[in-house]
Amino acid sequence: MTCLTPSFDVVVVGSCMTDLVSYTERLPKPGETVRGKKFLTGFGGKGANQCIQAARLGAKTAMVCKLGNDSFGNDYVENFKTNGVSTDYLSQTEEARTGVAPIMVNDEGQNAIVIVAGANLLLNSNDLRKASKAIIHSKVVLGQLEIRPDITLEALRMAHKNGVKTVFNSAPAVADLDPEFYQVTDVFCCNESEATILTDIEVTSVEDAEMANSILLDKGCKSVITTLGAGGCVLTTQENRTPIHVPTRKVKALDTTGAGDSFVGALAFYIAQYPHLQLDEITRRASHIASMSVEAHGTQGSYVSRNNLPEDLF
Ligand SMILES: Nc1ncnc2c1ncn2[C@@H]1O[C@H](COP(=O)(O)OP(=O)(O)OP(=O)(O)O)[C@@H](O)[C@H]1O
Ligand SMILES: [K+]
Repeated sequence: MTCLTPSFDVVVVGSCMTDLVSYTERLPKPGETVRGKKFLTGFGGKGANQCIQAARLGAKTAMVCKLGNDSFGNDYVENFKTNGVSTDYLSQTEEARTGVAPIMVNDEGQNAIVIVAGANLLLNSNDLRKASKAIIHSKVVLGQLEIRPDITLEALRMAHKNGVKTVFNSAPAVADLDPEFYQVTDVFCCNESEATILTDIEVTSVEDAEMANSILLDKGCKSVITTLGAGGCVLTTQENRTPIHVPTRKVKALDTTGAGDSFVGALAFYIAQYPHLQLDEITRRASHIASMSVEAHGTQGSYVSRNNLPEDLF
């Protein structure tokens, strides 16, 4: 039997969640039942979102994740296959249900969300060992914090030790991030609230982000990107400590859900497929891709594919 070494552009070690969205006139009070107007399900989870965006741009991707052995899990496997993401390093467990996010949205657009991470928290070192060949032979390994942080760290460490580029998205925000994350990360990516929690600088402007980036660089990562929504993002690298503000496109914002994940997924795609492109140009292109997700409703449903994009982005 021949044993081919897997070679992926981007391996994502991260989360999958099924969004369960109910639209109601108003949110129920404790103990109250209200009638909903509409219900829909969506594929979510930061890890999976980022992987799907990278795949839609043309990256050869694999997802290292844990789903429940239930209908949501089965549907998620199909979603990965439809998007051309390798499911060779994905497993389904009887020990917990697939991660879910029941979301209620009222007429004013306010929401109430419960996240039950479920099977995501059962992804373990043994799963990483089974995926180790894919991880160490890939171009980029991408992690976030919706699974056990020690597992994300172990995956990034494994990649870093083997010369694989690492991208870390420090979301959702945690105050007590293990300092080793900075040591094993090539591109550290956070949004305003994560930068605020990690640096104690209230980040709301380009200037704040410049200061926060400098603090994060001092912790040891090679480069830092702080995203600022419609304000674009700020990039700072060890090689060039002068911050670069990368503005984004002016768009008619329809739904900003998932923009951060679109940005990170696009970033990983460009780093993998265009290793010689300057990071500021990569950031500019990823920002362009993310801004397009804001022009459409939903999360993964709003992520553009390569064939719908101008050639000068490739
Ligand atoms: N209103 C907008 N107009 C244009 N581009 C946007 C807008 N919102 C977000 N973007 C693009 O998406 C990138 C990431 O957005 P943002 O900083 O809001 O991430 P986030 O807070 O992680 O998002 P979310 O949690 O909503 O997914 C921005 O750097 C920008 O390129
Ligand atoms: K969207």
